[in-house]
Amino acid sequence: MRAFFIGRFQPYHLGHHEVLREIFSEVDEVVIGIGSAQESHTVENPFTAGERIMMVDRAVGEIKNPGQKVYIVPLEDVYRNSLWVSHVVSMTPYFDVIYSNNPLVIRLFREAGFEVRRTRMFNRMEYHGTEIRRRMISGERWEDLVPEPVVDVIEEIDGVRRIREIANTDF
Ligand SMILES: Nc1ncnc2c1ncn2[C@@H]1O[C@H](COP(=O)(O)OP(=O)(O)OP(=O)(O)O)[C@@H](O)[C@H]1O
Ligand SMILES: NC(=O)c1ccc[n+]([C@@H]2O[C@H](COP(=O)(O)O)[C@@H](O)[C@H]2O)c1
Repeated sequence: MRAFFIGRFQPYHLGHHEVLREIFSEVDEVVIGIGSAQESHTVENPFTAGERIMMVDRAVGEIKNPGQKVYIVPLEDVYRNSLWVSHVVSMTPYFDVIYSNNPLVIRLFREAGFEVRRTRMFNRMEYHGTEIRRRMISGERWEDLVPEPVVDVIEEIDGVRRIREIANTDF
């Protein structure tokens, strides 16, 4: 069975990691959508689709068996929600079931006739993209909230300096 899970992953954090660990315990293959792929270099969306692919690709090795398959697909937004599921389907390998906790994603896929399974939230106070980006900007410790390979990617791309410069607080 192949599942679909989408997020913006700005950045990929331990909440996403725990959700995907559960998904990999239930299915053989997962299609991971990198949502809002056109966005980068803003405080809300600092990282490019390519950078987010690197984060997800390196991190999922920790939570899946070698025999399990992951497809990582960047997905740009389309500014017409009624067409979005068709857009996703046209860009991804076939999948049987969606996992999500996002009300709009759940609604759109259910209306299109897909089976949708709700995901649990893990330590939402800290495993939260908005909180992690806030800590990066304010110089607080954020590294414990993401898988280690994600720390490496963010260091490689000098990501903290980028988000601080964008937020205009680095001086
Ligand atoms: N701590 C968490 N535990 C479980 N699921 C999570 C957690 N944080 C986010 N998710 C889920 O992961 C999916 C993708 O979320 P997303 O990439 O927007 O992360 P986020 O932490 O909500 O980021 P942001 O604060 O930037 O919106 C959503 O369905 C969201 O509900
Ligand atoms: N019309 C659209 O383009 C549309 C609709 C629903 C979700 N999405 C995207 O799906 C992703 C959902 O992930 P989040 O839970 O991280 O918000 C986002 O990137 C969001 O922009 C896009």
